[in-house]
Amino acid sequence: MSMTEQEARAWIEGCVPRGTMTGLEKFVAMILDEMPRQNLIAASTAEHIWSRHIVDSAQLVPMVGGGGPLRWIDLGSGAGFPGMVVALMLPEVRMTLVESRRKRIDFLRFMAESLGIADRVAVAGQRLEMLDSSPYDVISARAFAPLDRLLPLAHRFSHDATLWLLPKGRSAASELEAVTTSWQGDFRVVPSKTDPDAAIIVASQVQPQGKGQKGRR
Ligand SMILES: C[S@@+](CC[C@H](N)C(=O)[O-])C[C@H]1O[C@@H](n2cnc3c(N)ncnc32)[C@H](O)[C@@H]1O
Repeated sequence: MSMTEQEARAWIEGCVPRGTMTGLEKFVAMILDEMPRQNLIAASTAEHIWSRHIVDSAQLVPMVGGGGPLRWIDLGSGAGFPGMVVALMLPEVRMTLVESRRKRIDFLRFMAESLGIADRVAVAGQRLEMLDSSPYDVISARAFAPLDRLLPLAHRFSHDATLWLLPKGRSAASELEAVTTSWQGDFRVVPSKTDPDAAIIVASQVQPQGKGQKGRR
């Protein structure tokens, strides 16, 4: 069974300090307030925003392990899922949110300022294809592109130890199957906490088939 809103909030409250919860509440309020002006999340999911979007994003956080600073890039961030949620939860992360739609870019920048995290959240307001290559420790993408399109587009942002976190709904296994002849790496399908039918593709050492290890940058 899917998580209820109450369960979702309780799950988050159990894993973040009060100040972070306040930031997440403010983030939720800003998105709901913006909804009449732009369609940031499917209207049908607005009343389930904590389970469908906040926890669905936050569940990526324990997958990165604790420790030092991380360079993280979130592809096709939309309203900030999962990138802004992760940035609120992990102060050691330097987050780049890639988003191509003008209104969403402006809104992401406004939210980062309002939430007091603009010093470590950069909004790359352009198509991913136009962004200069740079290595990131974590690459996330939720509802952005199927794996066979995503990997060729995003591989130039990885290094040999990059962790890929790709929430995939119900299509995880079939998307993975579709890339087995063209890509190699350590790919795992992890069940989602928020939806029993959904899963997250967690990958590392991702390379085109037949290529050796890339150097660490
Ligand atoms: C379906 S939405 C998902 C948004 C968010 N990740 C989420 O899960 O709610 C996909 C987003 O990717 C953006 N997008 C699509 N193609 C893009 C590209 N080539 N470069 C940057 N952003 C892109 C769209 O504008 C849109 O906001």
